[in-house]
Amino acid sequence: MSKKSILIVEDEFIIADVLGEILQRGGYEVCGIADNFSEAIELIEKHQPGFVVVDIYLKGKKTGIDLANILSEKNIPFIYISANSNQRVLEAAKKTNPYGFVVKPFREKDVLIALDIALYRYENNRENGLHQNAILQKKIANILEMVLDWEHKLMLVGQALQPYIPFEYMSVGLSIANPDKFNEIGFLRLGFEEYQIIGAKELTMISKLKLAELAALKAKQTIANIATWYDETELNLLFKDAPLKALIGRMYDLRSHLIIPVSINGDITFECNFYSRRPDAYNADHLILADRFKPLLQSFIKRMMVDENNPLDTSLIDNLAIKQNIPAPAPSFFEGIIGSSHLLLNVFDQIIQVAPHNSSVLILGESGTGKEKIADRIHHLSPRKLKPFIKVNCAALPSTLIDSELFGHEKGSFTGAYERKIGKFELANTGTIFLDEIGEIPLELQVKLLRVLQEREIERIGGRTTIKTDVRVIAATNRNLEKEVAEGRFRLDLYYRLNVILITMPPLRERKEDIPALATYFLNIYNRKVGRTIRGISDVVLENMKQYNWPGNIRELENLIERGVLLSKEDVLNHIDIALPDIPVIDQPAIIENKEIRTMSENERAHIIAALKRCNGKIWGEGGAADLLNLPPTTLNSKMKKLGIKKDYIF
Ligand SMILES: Nc1ncnc2c1ncn2[C@@H]1O[C@H](COP(=O)(O)OP(=O)(O)OP(=O)(O)O)[C@@H](O)[C@H]1O
Repeated sequence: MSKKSILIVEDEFIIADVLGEILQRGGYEVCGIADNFSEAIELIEKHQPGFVVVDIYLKGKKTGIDLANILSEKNIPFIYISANSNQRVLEAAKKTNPYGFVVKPFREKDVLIALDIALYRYENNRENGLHQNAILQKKIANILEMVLDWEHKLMLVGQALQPYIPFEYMSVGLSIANPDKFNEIGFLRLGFEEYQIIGAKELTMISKLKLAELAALKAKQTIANIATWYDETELNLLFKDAPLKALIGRMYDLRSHLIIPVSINGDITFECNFYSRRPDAYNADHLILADRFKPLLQSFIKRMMVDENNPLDTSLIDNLAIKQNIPAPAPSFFEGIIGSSHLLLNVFDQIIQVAPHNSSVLILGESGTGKEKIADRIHHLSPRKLKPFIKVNCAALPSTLIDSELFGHEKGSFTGAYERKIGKFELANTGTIFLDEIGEIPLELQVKLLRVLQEREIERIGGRTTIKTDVRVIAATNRNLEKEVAEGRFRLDLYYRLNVILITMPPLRERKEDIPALATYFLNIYNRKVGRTIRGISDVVLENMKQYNWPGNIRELENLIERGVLLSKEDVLNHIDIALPDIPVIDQPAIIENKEIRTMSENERAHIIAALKRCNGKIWGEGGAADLLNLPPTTLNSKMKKLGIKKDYIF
């Protein structure tokens, strides 16, 4: 990409002119100025700019956000320059993944720094992309060589794609409608590397429809010719024209979708479908990935189709044994990080994706959500794993000492500097430095840190030479850094430098399904530590924990279990010290045994049955189970159906 060629898309003539001058002074070449969407498209076709600077509001109906979507498809990097601070518009702009944002009125310096950072991030992403392709290509070649049936090979391909294209359900099938054949196979994610194969047979069992009925549903579906993504609202609309997708989507609570059509020899088209439980898991970046990965998928499917045992041939489906999931491998990658909620699995996927690279990582998340644990995993899964991993808690250092802690000092460089001190950056050389609570670093030091990141060299206090360093930086904070930037406490340029890869840790209240496993994990730890043999945690306690808001997240949960273990007089944890909102509690004598943790749906099932029993089977109205569980009766009914709870079970 030519750094020199930039297109300006700005409807205010004077601003466009000033911008043009600034860019030229900064060494860029302005290849054109457009004041509306269609002119911008024309100039893009004509000049193929290396970069676009775009305003949000343009002349005409279409906005800079519409243009950004086209730019993403064409893989042309862009930044926004806008005066608009309306939250809704900003949110929409953010979704297009710009490489930067400059707010009007701007200073020359702001624009040039933003561009510099944007170009750095773009190059970084591009390099990572090339690297990703090479890794994936190798993985797929290995899978093709494995002695495994095609369903499992396809499942492994899905698993290899997971870090780049997250999904809770993936399916591959012929997109050509054929009412007599059901040519589709799906994979439901159950754990980090654990999937269940949902072939035709399983789907008939789960949906209670016959093969022909499933095939007929599929035949009604429209065929996608190009890769497309759908957020929750769009997916609900798509479901109207895609009854098979709707059936699967509703069965597994899938809320966003990405289709990658792959054509073989120009005539047969396959659809690779990815679904997520997040309402907006996919964006324009996934279309770029789709483009990049298509040749790999193509060669895989080609190889599969020439084998007469491929799973998409219906004549074979009835002979297939019902295949359950491949046993999950030992969780060595994420040992000690407990949980299998889709939010945590998404974080694992990101870690696998980013660990091999040198890019800086910024981890955001509330206190106690496991940011340090994640930083540790990134280091230990990276090629630097045998090199130092140096942790610095920026909040714990007095501001007068941070400088010397990070960069070191020479003997006699200030009063009290009796010895030379090697700073953390130097100690971390060839390894990783983890800057925890980065939001607490004073402004003056932020400049120095920026320089280290940019120039990869440090200077000890009082030193006369610069020292080259090769350190990967992982930073974390529980502060809202965007707000810190907006309020002038954190440098925008440093924020963008750190934020090459962003990982957001979900708070515990958003992944309550992980609570039983976490609680049992800590119970075992503290049993061992204090020599107790508490067998398990009562359902009441678990239920209370799910109702609780967890401001201190996992650290708070750990502390509570520790205290519970110390104070409990019985062999089951029947009480922990949390202040609950005023909600009804279902008392149940059953306990969760240490070794056999019930699945989420088993828990949910037991909980609903207990509520129904308490209400003598009444669902609707006052005193009914729906009321007690604080659920709409229709939701309770459908949950009962899904979990196979019949009223006759209750009495
Ligand atoms: N998924 C998990 N499984 C098991 N233990 C966890 C998990 N996540 C966090 N922990 C534990 O919870 C505690 C808090 O985690 P950690 O220090 O990584 O959080 P943090 O987000 O860095 O917190 P802070 O912002 O306060 O520094 C630690 O004892 C850690 O081992």
